[in-house]
Amino acid sequence: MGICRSKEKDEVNTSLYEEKQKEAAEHEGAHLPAQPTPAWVEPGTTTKATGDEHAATAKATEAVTNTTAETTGAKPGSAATSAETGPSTTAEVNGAGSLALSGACIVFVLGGPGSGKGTQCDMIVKKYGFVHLSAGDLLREEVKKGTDLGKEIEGIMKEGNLVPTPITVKLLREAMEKSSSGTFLIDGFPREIHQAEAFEQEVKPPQLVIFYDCPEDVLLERLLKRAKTSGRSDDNKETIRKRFKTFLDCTMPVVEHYERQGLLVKISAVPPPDVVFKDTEKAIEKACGHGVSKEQKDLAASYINALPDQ
Ligand SMILES: Nc1ncnc2c1ncn2[C@@H]1O[C@H](COP(=O)(O)OP(=O)(O)O)[C@@H](O)[C@H]1O
Ligand SMILES: O=c1ccn([C@@H]2O[C@H](COP(=O)(O)OP(=O)(O)O)[C@@H](O)[C@H]2O)c(=O)[nH]1
Repeated sequence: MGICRSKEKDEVNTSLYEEKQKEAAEHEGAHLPAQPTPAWVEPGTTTKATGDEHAATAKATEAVTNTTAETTGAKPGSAATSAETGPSTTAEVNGAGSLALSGACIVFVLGGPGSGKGTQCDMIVKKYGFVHLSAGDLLREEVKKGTDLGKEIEGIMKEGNLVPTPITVKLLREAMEKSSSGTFLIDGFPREIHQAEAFEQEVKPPQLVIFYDCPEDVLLERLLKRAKTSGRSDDNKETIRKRFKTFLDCTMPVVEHYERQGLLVKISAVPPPDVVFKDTEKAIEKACGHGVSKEQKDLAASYINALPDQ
């Protein structure tokens, strides 16, 4: 389990961040925006940080906090406003977002690297009009920005490790709150149990968890083929091996967790994409009641949008 990010490792971020905030206030009279306390952190909980990994984690989390505070215009009731006004309950952190997301249909899409999560999500979007949020894509967008945070994330991804939970959950929640849709495919997340807990507390539990099951030799072949065109720095043999290990050690427990809850649908990802999609369709329609076409949904949404504000 050494490579998984424990809840404690992510708590370290919070305590280090708080120390920095105090320091800045004392020495510069400056005020760093308060870090939104992850929902699982008990008030007063501190964990002593040791080692480079903790330091890197703290730096990465601090960077996302600062970046977000700089770039997010705080709207009344938004997560940013709540974060700035001090310790926040889950409801406060969610703000208007939680209300908007309370009726959302959320589907987690899990599977080993290269199992076809992105491919199936594209097909689901085409047929049903879900909003597709790939945690990996959101992280890669941060990397592209070339910020300090992006550089930290890049280093973690190149090693096939997991980015600290507060960063990923924040990116996902913000993307969801920006969207006017009520149906979301959360692709490649949660990658470990405490990410699932954090997301469920800060947003809401999923209606369905799809797991694309595929043996490693098939995954490796697909990823090496994808490497020729993907331009992804983690699509190389060495990192792929590490990603497989991270998947087995950290993500398989998530799959088992949702299986025990009766939310999991396991689909073989070995057949061609259109065959895999037949099983995907059944799972989606059963869990989210999406027997309607994208056109019908768009039409319904246009009626709702045309309603006058209350
Ligand atoms: N069912 C399938 N059979 C064969 N190749 C597939 C299948 N699904 C996806 N692929 C290919 O495998 C690679 C990985 O798929 P992708 O959707 O990117 O996986 P993931 O998002 O899980 O990493 C891509 O090159 C894709 O075209
Ligand atoms: O919730 C997430 C999702 C992705 N990643 C990182 O992003 C990489 C690529 O993930 P993605 O889902 O894009 O691709 P996959 O590995 O499934 O092909 C992973 O190896 C992790 O380093 C992460 O840290 N947390």
